Amino acid sequence: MLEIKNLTKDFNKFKLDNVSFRLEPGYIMGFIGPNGAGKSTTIKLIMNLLKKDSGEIKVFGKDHIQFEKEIKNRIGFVYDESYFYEDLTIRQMKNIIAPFYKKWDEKLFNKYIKDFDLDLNQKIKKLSKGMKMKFSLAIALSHNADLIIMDEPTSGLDPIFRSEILDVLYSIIQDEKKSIFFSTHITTDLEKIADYITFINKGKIVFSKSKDEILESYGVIKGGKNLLDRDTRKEFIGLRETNVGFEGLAENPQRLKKLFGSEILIEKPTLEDIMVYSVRR
Ligand SMILES: Nc1ncnc2c1ncn2[C@@H]1O[C@H](COP(=O)(O)OP(=O)(O)OP(=O)(O)O)[C@@H](O)[C@H]1O
Repeated sequence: MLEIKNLTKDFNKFKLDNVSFRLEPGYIMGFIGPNGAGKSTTIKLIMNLLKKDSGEIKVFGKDHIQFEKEIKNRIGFVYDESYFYEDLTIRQMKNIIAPFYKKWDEKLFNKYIKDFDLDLNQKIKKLSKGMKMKFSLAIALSHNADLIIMDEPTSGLDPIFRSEILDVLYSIIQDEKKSIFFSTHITTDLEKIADYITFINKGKIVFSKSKDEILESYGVIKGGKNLLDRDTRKEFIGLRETNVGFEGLAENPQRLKKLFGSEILIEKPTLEDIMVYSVRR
């Protein structure tokens, strides 16, 4: 569905550096990383809203620029900033966008508008941030897209609606030919629905793996401070120390179990643990 190879974009102060990953049909991939890591830049490059310096981007196996029109007809896109005309109503804006899509489904759009509690006659400028996001989602989901690409689609949404959206996304990939790629800071959403996680930091991919593999290969280790010395510290990706003990993230926790025995406690990490410890070191 999506294949990115050695993608590079240099902004002088920031460089998206040799980014590579791929997404197969039927899966949801979450794209995580701290502020300014390069998530939006990557998404804009995929959508050809920015010009890449080098590398390859293929969507549905085809070059994303050469086959741009055909590809975009099959992509549902949600952007983190509103790109609608503020003075139009939801209906008027939809009337402009819909004809661009060969497979526009008016019935489905109206269903989403109803489910999302939106009013077709309301002006875009009168919508709250969350309502604008709901409108973006309704547009993105109403033309039978094969690939849905979203930049922070759940930001600004309350937990109840977020949970509804996750259900909608989950039902979309039940069709095993469709995939979803989205960036988010809400890692608990990904714990619920993502199959794959791509983690970017300072413009470089840290990993792009299945969620289960990631959660199994790391452990949060807790123990007394007496266990830490110059050598044992090197076993940890990141450490947090208090007066009495420490908590740290390590890859291959079984190795540490052998090293420290029953003196440590090993817990399963959350995606947030992995992100925070990896970034702060
Ligand atoms: N058009 C541009 N010109 C110059 N620098 C840019 C441009 N767009 C983005 N950047 C820089 O690229 C870096 C990555 O930005 P990007 O928006 O991709 O991060 P992000 O991971 O999406 O962050 P956030 O989580 O805060 O949305 C930042 O340092 C930003 O200042």
